[in-house]
Parts: sequence; C-alpha cells; structure tokens
Amino acid sequence: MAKGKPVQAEPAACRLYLVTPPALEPAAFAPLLREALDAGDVACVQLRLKDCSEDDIRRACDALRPIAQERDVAFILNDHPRLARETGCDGVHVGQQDTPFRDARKILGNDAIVGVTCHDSRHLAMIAGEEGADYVAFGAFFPTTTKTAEYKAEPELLSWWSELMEVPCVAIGGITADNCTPLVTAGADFLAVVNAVWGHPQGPGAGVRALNAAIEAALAGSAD
Ligand SMILES: Cc1ncc(COP(=O)(O)OP(=O)(O)O)c(N)n1
Ligand SMILES: Cc1ncsc1CCOP(=O)(O)O
Ligand SMILES: [Mg+2]
Repeated sequence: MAKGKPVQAEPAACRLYLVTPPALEPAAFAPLLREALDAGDVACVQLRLKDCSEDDIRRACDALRPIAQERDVAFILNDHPRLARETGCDGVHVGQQDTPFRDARKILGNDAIVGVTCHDSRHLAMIAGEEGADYVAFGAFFPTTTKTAEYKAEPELLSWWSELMEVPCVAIGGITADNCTPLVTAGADFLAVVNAVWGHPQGPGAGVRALNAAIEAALAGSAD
C-alpha cells in the first residue's frame, strides 16, 4: 500500500499487510520491523497494541512509524483515530465495536486511510463501502491464536466482493504461506498477517519472503 490514497492494489494483484504482535517493546521490535520491510514488498503496517496505555501507543508510533514511512509503506494504527491523527499515522483500522467509521473519517479527514472490519458479512461490507471505507477486512479465514475470532469467513466472500466492488478487500486470520492460495485466487487485494511473519522460525524477513513467493505463485497459477 503506497502512502496516501487510495489503498489500492493493482488489478489482480495481492499484497502483504503486516499487523504487529499485540504486545511489543518498541526498541526491541524496531529491528524486526526493518528486517520484515527490507525483505520484500509490503503495502502496509498496522500497529495493533492491545491492553496498553495511550502513552505506550504514542511511544510505539513514534518509534515504528518512521521505519515504515521512510520505506513508503503506509503506517496504520488500530482502534484509535485520534491517536492516529496526533501521531502522524497514515490512517486507522476500526472494528464494529470501535469508533464508528463516520467519526473516524471526520477525525482523520479524507486523505487518510480508514479500513473497517466486516467479519464474514456482505451487509457490513456494503455499508462500509458506501460510507467511504478505503478497504473492508474479512476474516477469520483460518484458525488463529492471535485473537479470539468469533467469525469464520470463506474465500467465496472475497470472490463475490472483488467481482462486484471497487473497494479493496483485506483477508485476515490464520493466513500462512501454505494456506493463502485460495484467498489470492479468490481476489483478496491484501493478506493481513501476524504470526506468519513475526512468528516465522527463520525470522520476519523469511516470513515476508515466503508469503510473497506464495502470492506470486498463486497469481501465476491463476493466470494459466
Ligand atoms: C486488517 C484488519 N482486519 C481486522 C482487524 C480486527 O479488528 P477488530 O475487529 O476491531 O479487532 P481488534 O483487532 O481491534 O482486536 C484488524 N485489526 N485489522
Ligand atoms: C486481528 C485479527 N482479526 C481477525 S483474526 C486476527 C488475527 C490475525 O493474526 P494471525 O495472522 O496471527 O492469525
Ligand atoms: Mg478494533
């Protein structure tokens, strides 16, 4: 995802959307983020910190945002539109229990990226798209240990959405290099991952390389 608007993948492309682990120490995480971003194409990084103070989030933004933005990778904050604006993030991701999309858009303005969780719901996605979301996120596609996922999405949702709508769609939940092919061929514009990169046994750079190789192979296979 290039900085700025829109959050648009090239047609028939699919790009990586990295979501951070839910707890991190910014100074220790910074080299891991550099390693991931220097290993291959990444559209976007979402800072997703749970159970920590606003000051902790500010400190993490200040440490990590420049690493992404210097590389022309969009830096998006989860859950906190006001903090996203205050700290110079490129946008915010909001869920159905978070600040409503319209309020997030008002806080951040039209130039910012605002993405919305839509679980497995066509209805929620159509509302988000009509309201002006820059992307809609569907999931969880596979079992995940990163978050208690109450919804299960199927690849068919991605093909339905991408055939009908212009707004890009993000797939999330348990995605790995080994299972991502059906999501790519179904038309996901972005694959959002946590554990497949930060938990990769050979490190985050290897995680990014494996996912990008799998995306490339899936796109090549679907072009046959
Ligand atoms: C890209 C992306 N998709 C979905 C989510 C989940 O958002 P939400 O439902 O608000 O849950 P939390 O992440 O806030 O626990 C996401 N963060 N990013
Ligand atoms: C934030 C979020 N929303 C739905 S699943 C999920 C976690 C995805 O993490 P992982 O890629 O490790 O399954
Ligand atoms: Mg949320």
